[in-house]
Amino acid sequence: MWRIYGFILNEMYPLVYSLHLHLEDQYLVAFHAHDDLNNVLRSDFTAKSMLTEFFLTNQAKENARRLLYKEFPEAFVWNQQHKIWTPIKKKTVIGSIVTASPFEGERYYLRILLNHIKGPLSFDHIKTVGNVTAPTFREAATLHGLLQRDTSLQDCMQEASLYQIPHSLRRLFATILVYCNPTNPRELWEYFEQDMSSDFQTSVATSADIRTKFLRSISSTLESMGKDINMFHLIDHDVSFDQNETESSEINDEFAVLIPEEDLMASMSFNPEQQHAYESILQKVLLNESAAFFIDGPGGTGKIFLYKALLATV
Ligand SMILES: Nc1ncnc2c1ncn2[C@@H]1O[C@H](COP(=O)(O)OP(=O)(O)OP(=O)(O)O)[C@@H](O)[C@H]1O
Repeated sequence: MWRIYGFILNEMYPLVYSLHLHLEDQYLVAFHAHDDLNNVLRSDFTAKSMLTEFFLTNQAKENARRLLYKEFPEAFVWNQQHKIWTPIKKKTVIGSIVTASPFEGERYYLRILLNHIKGPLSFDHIKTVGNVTAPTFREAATLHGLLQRDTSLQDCMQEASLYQIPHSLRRLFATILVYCNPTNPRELWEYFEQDMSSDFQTSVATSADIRTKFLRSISSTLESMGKDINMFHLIDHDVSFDQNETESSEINDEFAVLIPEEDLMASMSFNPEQQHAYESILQKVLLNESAAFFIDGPGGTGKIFLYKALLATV
């Protein structure tokens, strides 16, 4: 009906602009299979991105320099065909620089600078504070005083908490602890404890249980990064987790999952395609060999039915 009457099927307001973020000469390149790669790489057009052209527009237009990169789409529109920013009347749009994790190093610090410095003219210019051009974006961010407190790290966690699941948030938090030297890890943890441990919250879990599970999870992530949780003084006393205890709690959690009878019986009513996929996947599992499978098919043809049966069997 909506199509017949030509109604708008989807609409997003205000428009959200996703802004390119890359280090110098590390832009994404799209090309056709038949293109000559030497020509692609030599082309000046290929080297243009929203970010390089943001710098260029700032060099050319003084009035552009009063804007942050994320504010740019309010006054300029990106022309993808010609790869230029064209001035427009003030528009209600939201500019958002694509995310970068602290784990990525320089790209993450470039993003912090772009979020705070108006009108940069080039990659080098954004690294320049007074007369000093810092060798790295991280040092430039430090010279600008953007890393003195944990505000940028809080912003990073805050933004991630809007869309990341608790498990990913905990990984991000561990990454921040290891790579970003927060001045006050405990404060950062306390601020985001709720978001980071919401998957441990059940009607029967006490706050002590939740905290223990959280600490155990962070501890094992930190361990995989070669660090000990006690280095960061998240709580008043040192914590230690027995490896066997950690493993057995994961196994217990798995055993606690209730498998519906219908999932156990599902494999009895498979169609030939489901049967084929089921046997191929199970064969790898039973031989303990690694493999990757891709299951595709139109909606309603039984993909989830197959997954449930596999999970029940495994
Ligand atoms: N072999 C089967 N025997 C009996 N019922 C089945 C079988 N395969 C699928 N079904 C049923 O068909 C319906 C659709 O299946 P399912 O939800 O698994 O499809 P899907 O491919 O995952 O769909 P979508 O892509 O829309 O998520 C479900 O009710 C499921 O129980």
